Amino acid sequence: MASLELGRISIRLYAFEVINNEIQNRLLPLLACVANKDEVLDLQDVFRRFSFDSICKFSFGLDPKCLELSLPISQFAISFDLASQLSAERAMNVSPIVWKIKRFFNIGSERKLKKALKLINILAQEVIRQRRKLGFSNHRDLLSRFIQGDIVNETYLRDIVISFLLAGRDTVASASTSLFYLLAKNPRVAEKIREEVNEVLGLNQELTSCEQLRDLHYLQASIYESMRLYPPIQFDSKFCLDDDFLPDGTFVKKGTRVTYHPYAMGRMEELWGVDYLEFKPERWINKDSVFSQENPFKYPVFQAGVRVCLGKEMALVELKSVALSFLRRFNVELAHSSHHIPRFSPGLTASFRGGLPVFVREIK
Ligand code: HEM
Repeated sequence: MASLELGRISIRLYAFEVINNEIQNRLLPLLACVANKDEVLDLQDVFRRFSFDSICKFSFGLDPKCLELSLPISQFAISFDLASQLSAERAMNVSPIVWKIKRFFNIGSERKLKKALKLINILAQEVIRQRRKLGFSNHRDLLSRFIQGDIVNETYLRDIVISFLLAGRDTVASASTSLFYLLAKNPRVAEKIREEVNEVLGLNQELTSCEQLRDLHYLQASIYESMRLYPPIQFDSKFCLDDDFLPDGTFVKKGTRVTYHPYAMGRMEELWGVDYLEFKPERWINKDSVFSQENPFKYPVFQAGVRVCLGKEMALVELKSVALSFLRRFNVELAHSSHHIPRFSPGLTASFRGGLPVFVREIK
């Protein structure tokens, strides 16, 4: 069902409209304001607010206005962050028995997780209630499409709300943050993106359609290259349903946890060559200057096979629209010294500990 809805052209056009409204009406004015005051800005926080607003508007037709920095960040977003952090900490326990005992006695981190999940469920139900109250006529968001279809089961709808927030918020924010971190360290790449954008859109011309994004091959290559080094989902596990064999003949017993690790795979010399640690979008461009896709089993940033990410195209629309609108008007400088090495926070998606403090400078 989700795959059918997300595959529709009308929903992609709606996503393009939502994202570009958020860029023009909130993101760019906010950046201009900070640039004029010469203030340090946590770009990771800005991208998380941006992607939360975008995914809520796109999925439910509701606007939490998180990017208006004067407003407190929504309780929904805070509970999501906490639940994501505590779930990731579960995985870091030496043995699952530790968190299972805590859950049984309802103590410590498990007590906090239970509370956060309860709040998420209540807020997700509130989203559905508000959507119903506002009515569905002329509403193009994903939830309206599901409700207008056959789905009436409340728990199912609630789970759709939560899944879409989980899938589409932190992933895009993480990808945008690492892209801008790498662009700040590699101004040559930022300049090449600007040149390509001016060539495709025309000097000082605004982005007007989704189709224009398809011709931005170097920008797409930069986004893929950045996610090779910093995949938003660094590793992911599945449990084997039945006894099975991996393609190389390794036997996997029923119930075994199998983990694939895009972060490690993106940094393997035998997969990417001796320059694997370099941020080099050119490795994705073929001799005809066109972006060339890698085998998803070599680059499983969006998963591969039947469980591949359903929001991939939408994520690319968001990442490209943000990057080009930002780079055409602003330069980014890291507020940390150039020797600073980013560290990650615990969470289901990758995020920089301490955020990404930067100076934003308007291009004259
Ligand atoms: C750069 C951004 C993104 C990345 C790197 C990413 C990555 C992934 C990965 C690795 C999975 C597989 C998870 C698993 O099997 O456990 C996945 C699944 C999924 N993603 Fe994304 N995602 C991104 C953005 C989005 C967006 C924006 C949406 C929605 C608008 C979305 C919707 C989904 C859905 C619905 C699934 C579940 C597919 C299924 O279970 O069959 N994703 N994504």
